[in-house]
Amino acid sequence: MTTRRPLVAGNWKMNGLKASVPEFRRIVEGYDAALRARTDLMVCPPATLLAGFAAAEPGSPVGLAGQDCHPAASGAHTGDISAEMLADAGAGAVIVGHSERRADHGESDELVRAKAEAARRAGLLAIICVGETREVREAGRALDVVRGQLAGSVPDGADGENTVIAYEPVWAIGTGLTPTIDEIAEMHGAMRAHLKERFGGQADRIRLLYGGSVKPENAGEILAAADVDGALVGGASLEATSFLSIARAYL
Ligand SMILES: O=C(CO)COP(=O)(O)O
Repeated sequence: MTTRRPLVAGNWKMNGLKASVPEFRRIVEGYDAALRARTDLMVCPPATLLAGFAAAEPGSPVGLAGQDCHPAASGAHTGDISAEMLADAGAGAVIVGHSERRADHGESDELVRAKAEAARRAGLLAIICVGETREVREAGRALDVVRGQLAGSVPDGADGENTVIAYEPVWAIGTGLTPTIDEIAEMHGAMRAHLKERFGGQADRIRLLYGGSVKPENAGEILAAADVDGALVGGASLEATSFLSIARAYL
């Protein structure tokens, strides 16, 4: 049986200023030997803070990630940031296809796939997000829609080294609502089965994170669910205390 090392990643979204460096330091300090033995930990701050966080804690075992990247390495794309630039700033990973980007910027599966390919080109781990809306879940189409997003967004050649998938039901993000543990396990099982059809045994090495209202109070139950290999945490990752206490569910 394949053992997948868990990953707890904090997506800070559009939050954080230079004054957040001490909070990042508290996360690094709290990532003690016991936690390091059990789980990877990663912070995804706004791009403006990546280099500052990297400089504040050189060689830190807490990974850094961007929240988006452009498919191209450089060029005339005002306001965009490439995967190569994120890597240069100290990131080892990048989130692509978050539902807020799919909604706010009309990102398609095809574009998300191109971004995931750009991440690989730059040597970054791609954290590819998928997840259904409330309407889709109520219509009983969540599994089909997420399978479709995976088919469209995950590039050929995805493996456990270059790809993490985050299942984030849109209706659970920032709402305090979560699917039941059975629903999470059902979705993660379906995602694993879908990836196996396409990538064979390699699918057993791809980590599947759950995201959407993960808090210290529900982390233990969610992270113990079948085929859940970690969490992508939003609001609760902004404070070291709550973020670390979610990761401590692995102790
Ligand atoms: O979107 C999320 C992480 O990417 C989840 O956000 P919340 O944890 O705030 O619900």
